[in-house]
Amino acid sequence: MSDHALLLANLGSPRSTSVSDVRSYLNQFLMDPYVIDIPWPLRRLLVGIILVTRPAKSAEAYASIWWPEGSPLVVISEQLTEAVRPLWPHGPTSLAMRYGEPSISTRLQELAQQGVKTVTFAPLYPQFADSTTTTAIKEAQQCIAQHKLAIKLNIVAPFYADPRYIDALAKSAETELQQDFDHLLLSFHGLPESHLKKLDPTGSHCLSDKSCCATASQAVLDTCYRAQCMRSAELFAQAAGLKPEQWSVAFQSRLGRNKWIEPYTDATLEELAARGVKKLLVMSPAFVADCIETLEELGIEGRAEFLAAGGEELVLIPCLNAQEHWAQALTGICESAAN
Ligand SMILES: C=CC1=C(C)c2cc3[nH]c(cc4nc(cc5[nH]c(cc1n2)c(C)c5CCC(=O)O)C(CCC(=O)O)=C4C)c(C)c3C=C
Ligand SMILES: [Fe+2]
Ligand SMILES: [Fe+2]
Repeated sequence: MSDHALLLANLGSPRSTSVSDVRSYLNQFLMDPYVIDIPWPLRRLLVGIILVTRPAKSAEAYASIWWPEGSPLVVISEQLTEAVRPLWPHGPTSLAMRYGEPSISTRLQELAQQGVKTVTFAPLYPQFADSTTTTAIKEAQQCIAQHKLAIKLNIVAPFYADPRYIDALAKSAETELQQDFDHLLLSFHGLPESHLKKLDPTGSHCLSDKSCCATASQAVLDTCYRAQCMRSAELFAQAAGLKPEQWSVAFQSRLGRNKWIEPYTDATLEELAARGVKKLLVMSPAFVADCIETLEELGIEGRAEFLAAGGEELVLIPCLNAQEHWAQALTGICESAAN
């Protein structure tokens, strides 16, 4: 059978680090109603305001981590696709980006032209959020409907607790965890609190108290990004043999003035340094590929904050990226969704 494709989907990056390319990327990203979930006129106004100063600031940040081949997120996602291709025996393996190029629509149309009948679609986000998972799936479904493509879509569900993902994380951190260190911070991408509350099936559980994620029912866990992050973190710590006092979780990358899920990474970095942590390991299990959020926000800004607060060394553990063991684990996860 060669008509069953695997389509990996990641977030996407600007085409270049020019302010105008970053502006059009941010415009497409932030005008997505799953990302800024307010009525169109208000979203247009708010994004217009963000686009006055943010593109120049973000362009500078992108320039500080950009590679000669392009955006790290895109280059690494391409390398991962190359690593997965020989492991997927059912048909072509391809890569799409939710924002920027190559778009989900372009890739699905190419696959249809090649005679593909089934696409296993894998959003590369371990933990579920409307602003990542849902928007990628809706985009794929809308493209199939709009272009009347004769394609059946299998969706790979968020794999936050899948032992293959957890073991891959543990393996990727093995070398650093064998060295001496004072603490490991698991820094996940943040989310506005309102995004959690909106999806809470009970209407009252999420953020009701400090232990809401630990006491989440399966129904809450199914849609709660924060609870899924906490679950991934606990499973990882178990797999890596860490004691509870050796690690903690924080959330990074806030945008705007609304409250985002806590604790915040920047404040946590300062607290850890103040508590006497000298050598800090930092890992980002929400990102399968290194990107501006890991390389710049943690590796440059975060490191500077930690050192300024009295820390001595911050070691950034690379994301799963295109490591062979991760390519095998991911292919297994996709195979399970395909059957
Ligand atoms: C890992 C999951 C992610 C969630 C959840 C998420 C939510 C989310 N993000 C923004 C705003 C921005 N995110 C940006 C970059 C970015 N975000 C993710 C992943 C998640 N985002 C990744 C992998 C990246 C890196 C992209 C790259 O090119 O390297 C940016 C752009 C960079 C910047 O200007 O800071 C913005 C903006 C919101 C508002 C949001 C939830 C509502
Ligand atoms: Fe983001
Ligand atoms: Fe919670």
